[in-house]
Amino acid sequence: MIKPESTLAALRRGDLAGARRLDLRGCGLEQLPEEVFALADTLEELDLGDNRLSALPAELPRLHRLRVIFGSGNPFTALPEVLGACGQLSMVGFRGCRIDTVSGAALPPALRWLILTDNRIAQLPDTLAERPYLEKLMLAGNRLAALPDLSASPHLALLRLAANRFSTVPDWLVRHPGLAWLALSGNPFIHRLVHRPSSPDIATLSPCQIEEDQLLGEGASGLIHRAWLHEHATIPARPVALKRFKAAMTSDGLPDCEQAACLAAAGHASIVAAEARVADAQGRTEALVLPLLGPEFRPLAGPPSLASCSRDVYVDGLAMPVDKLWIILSSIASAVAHLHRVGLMHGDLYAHNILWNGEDRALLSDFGAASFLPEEAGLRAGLERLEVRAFGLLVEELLQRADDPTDARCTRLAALREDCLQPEVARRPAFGEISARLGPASAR
Ligand SMILES: Nc1ncnc2c1ncn2[C@@H]1O[C@H](COP(=O)(O)OP(=O)(O)OP(=O)(O)O)[C@@H](O)[C@H]1O
Repeated sequence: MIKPESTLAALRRGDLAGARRLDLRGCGLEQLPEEVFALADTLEELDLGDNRLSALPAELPRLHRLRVIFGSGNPFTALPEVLGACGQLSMVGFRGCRIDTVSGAALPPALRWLILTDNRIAQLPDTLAERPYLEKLMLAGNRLAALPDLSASPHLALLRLAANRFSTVPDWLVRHPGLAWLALSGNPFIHRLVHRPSSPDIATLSPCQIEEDQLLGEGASGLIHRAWLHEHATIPARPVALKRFKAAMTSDGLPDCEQAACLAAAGHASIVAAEARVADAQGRTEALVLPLLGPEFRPLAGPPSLASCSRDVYVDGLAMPVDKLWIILSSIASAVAHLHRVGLMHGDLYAHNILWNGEDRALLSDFGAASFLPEEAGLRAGLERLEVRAFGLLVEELLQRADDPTDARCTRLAALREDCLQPEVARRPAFGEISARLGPASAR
């Protein structure tokens, strides 16, 4: 996309004829500029984020090629109904507005990806179930206590319900054959569990034991610094990573829920979780100490694109030796089995959250979408088996990239993939069984 500040002037001069994408973020707009309609025969992606819009014009469907629209950070109080009249529109992102009203008329027929994170929505229309392409539904940070029954939405794969008002899990969820990525933290039924004490093995440090060094990176949920940890006066300080969580809502949920999950997940060699917590004088967690990872650890894939929607994007032409992909899958299966044992689901089990050193270690990271599992055994087993589908898709993706598909181990992995992707959720194997079938990471 061309940068917004100059884009608006160029649009007004008529210089953007033929544009397929238009980025008008942060231009102070109170209404859609009329000149946008001059691009009607080409425009496919329109970003109107961070303006002062509270409505969209009735002529919007004149943009007959429009596939993607972002209206995030504008003072809309209703999802504009005119969106529903845009025949090609498949991706709608209105995050952080003040939306409390979503009518059935506002949902375009080709809707595939709907982002309504961080609004004030208490109810969604039942017609959401009549959007057959719906694949990704991001609703964290709203006021929802119920959802329309989406059990017959055949493509629904990713659902974010964190930080809402659910007092129970919608019962169709654990029967949905295609759902693989689910975030539930920060809801009343799960809230009490979020505050369960962290693993007793987690040390609590005082701020004076940590010496913060350079910034390593920033994610949606926090800032990561390199730091020196002074454990004992007699032992030299050692380098670690220090994560300070932000307060703001992410698309997956609340950072303090991520922090709680990061503490509870500790204790497995293939998981990037807290080694210790840094607490203030009142005992409140200020930051988490994580293992410091070297630059050799790279994500196994890139996150989904606008086109791939719920599926990761791999480097073109990637071909992996079967013994290496076996190491990755056995490490990750063992890591998720550990999470489920301690009462957590990851919720975002994707190749882009697996850090791989290219040799012998694969690490599961990012607890932003993690949820504590409810105690009720049937529900818990159902939720665990939704995550099994995510693993089945990972097996499928890696099998497609095996450098020798005739290797006998690929046949075993294909059988595992089929078991994990069974449409009947209850018949899928649990992660304990999957991990046993793959064996320890070192066994090839
Ligand atoms: N344990 C670590 N050791 C070394 N560097 C790290 C570590 N954790 C994170 N980083 C660096 O900080 C960056 C941000 O990490 P973080 O896990 O917060 O976010 P992310 O996964 O990149 O994005 P998001 O949370 O938005 O999905 C990473 O891209 C990486 O460069």
